[in-house]
Amino acid sequence: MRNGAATRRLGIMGGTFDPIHHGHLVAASEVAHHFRLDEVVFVPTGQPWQKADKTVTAAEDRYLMTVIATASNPRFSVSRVDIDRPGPTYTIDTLRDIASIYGPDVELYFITGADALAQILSWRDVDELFTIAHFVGCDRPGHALLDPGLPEGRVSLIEIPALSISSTECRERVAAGEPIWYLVPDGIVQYINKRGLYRDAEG
Ligand SMILES: Nc1ncnc2c1ncn2[C@@H]1O[C@H](COP(=O)(O)OP(=O)(O)OP(=O)(O)O)[C@@H](O)[C@H]1O
Ligand SMILES: O=C(O)c1ccc[n+]([C@@H]2O[C@H](COP(=O)([O-])O)[C@@H](O)[C@H]2O)c1
Repeated sequence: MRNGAATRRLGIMGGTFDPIHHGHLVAASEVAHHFRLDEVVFVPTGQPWQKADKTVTAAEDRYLMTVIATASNPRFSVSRVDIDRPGPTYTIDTLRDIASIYGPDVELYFITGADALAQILSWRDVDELFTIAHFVGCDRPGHALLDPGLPEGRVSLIEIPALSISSTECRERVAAGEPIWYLVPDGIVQYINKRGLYRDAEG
């Protein structure tokens, strides 16, 4: 608390969002409710270095899909910090950029699924990450929700209504001519059709 200003609680939902789906949206909504967050900022990755062996859709398409999917929720917003920063995307840079944009009177909560949390010790500057944000791991079908040895008090594991949806499955379904209605928001189905995305997806 500074000068009487109330501390705001800000969630950060980082992801490649290729495409964004209801698993992402439910995770953000559940964490927002659980921690009484004032806002959740969705941050599409620029160049996700741990997916360097995969083809990733153009950042502007992933950004626009994230805007479309979150537009109806007044507490959700989207940031371009990762897609506008050149080079590989590291969460340490995401957190520093968001902290400098939102100023000192915010507490940061970085939201991940169980699979991402399990990998976190391999992320750049992992020790510093925990000094900037609290980390929240959400369970996800097919991935055990385990604490891989993270600093006490800086990570919370929460159970959310399980949605067995992945971006990989959405891409594969589009490539196979199968529907993705209700796995993703309606506007995302329409955007994918309009732009002809994922028709030759490799998965
Ligand atoms: N169904 C889900 N339930 C809970 N968390 C999820 C779910 N899907 C993705 N997440 C989490 O959302 C974040 C962003 O995920 P990402 O954009 O890589 O989606 P993905 O579905 O895992 O994609 P892909 O299948 O291409 O790897 C990660 O922290 C991931 O663990
Ligand atoms: O900082 C890192 O080294 C790092 C390594 C892998 C993933 N991340 C972040 O984790 C979030 C989910 O990533 P992904 O690849 O599962 O979409 C996203 O915000 C990434 O930038 C971060």
